[in-house]
Amino acid sequence: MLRHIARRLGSLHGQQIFNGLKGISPDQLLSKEIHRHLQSSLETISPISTTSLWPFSSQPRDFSQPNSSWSPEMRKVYDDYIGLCDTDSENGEKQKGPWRKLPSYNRSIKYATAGIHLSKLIQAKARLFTRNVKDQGATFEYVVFVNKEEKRCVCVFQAGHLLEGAPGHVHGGAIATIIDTVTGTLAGFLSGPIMTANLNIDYRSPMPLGSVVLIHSALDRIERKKTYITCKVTSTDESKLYTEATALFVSIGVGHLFGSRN
Ligand SMILES: CCCCCCCCCCCCCC(=O)SCCNC(=O)CCNC(=O)[C@H](O)C(C)(C)COP(=O)(O)OP(=O)(O)OC[C@H]1O[C@@H](n2cnc3c(N)ncnc32)[C@H](O)[C@@H]1OP(=O)(O)O
Repeated sequence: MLRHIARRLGSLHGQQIFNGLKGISPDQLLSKEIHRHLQSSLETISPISTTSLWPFSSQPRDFSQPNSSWSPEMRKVYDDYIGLCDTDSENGEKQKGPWRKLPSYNRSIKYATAGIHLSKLIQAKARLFTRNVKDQGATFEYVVFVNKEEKRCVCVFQAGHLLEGAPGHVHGGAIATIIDTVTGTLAGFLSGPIMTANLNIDYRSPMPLGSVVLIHSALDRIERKKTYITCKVTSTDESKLYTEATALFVSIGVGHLFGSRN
């Protein structure tokens, strides 16, 4: 399988990759190539680049675009952050903003390949946990904005009715899921391919179903392969604290997911 994917990546990038293949195992090649794609795809603000050389790829859908299930509060916070992202000025020049909106796909591997459908080769029916319910607004509606300079991100999250735990309130596991996703996205953005090694959560106040909350995540520190992230979940006006968390992500080579250690 790894050889097959490496060949696919090779055909994407032609001679350069084939030269790079000499003396490098498919594991190592994938690891480097996917890391490079991960960084470059995350550097790209929505919409994702359409310049893929892969003949069968299509534009991957960004699931964090506004939809009719978004409450006015969710839409307002989204618009406020969009206003802080890069904009086109009247004379057509790009003006840099401190924030950028990250796209959100329904397979994590699409981040690594900028939408190339390698995901069809690996568990074609698999879907990202947070994006596997088609009914808009029923589970996780969220959008992540990242501030590269400040090494932090903010997720605007609207918790749907299928996430119930305590009556009328969001399940602790669902809160853990979205925290893992947001802190993991920041860690991946900063450090490349990672996996969650540790997640500590303090639930401070119950979160009503339908709430719109902000998930603030920031880099604490990076030590060798370890990326430490802090996280705080608040109301949109930040007056109410719902949850606090810390997370540790460990950098992996792609071979790690196929049982080899690199
Ligand atoms: C931008 C993002 C794009 C992607 C977006 C997609 C959206 C979705 C995002 C979704 C995100 C969701 C993501 C998910 O949900 S990932 C799914 C949940 N996580 C897992 O299944 C991970 C399972 N565990 C493992 O695979 C390995 O144990 C890992 C990879 C974690 C470590 O591997 P390994 O064991 O081989 O590591 P090492 O020996 O090289 O050690 C390296 C260093 O790490 C330290 N260490 C290790 N473990 C721990 C620990 N538990 N506490 C404290 N420290 C720990 C260790 O002491 C050493 O430190 P030092 O000696 O250097 O000081």
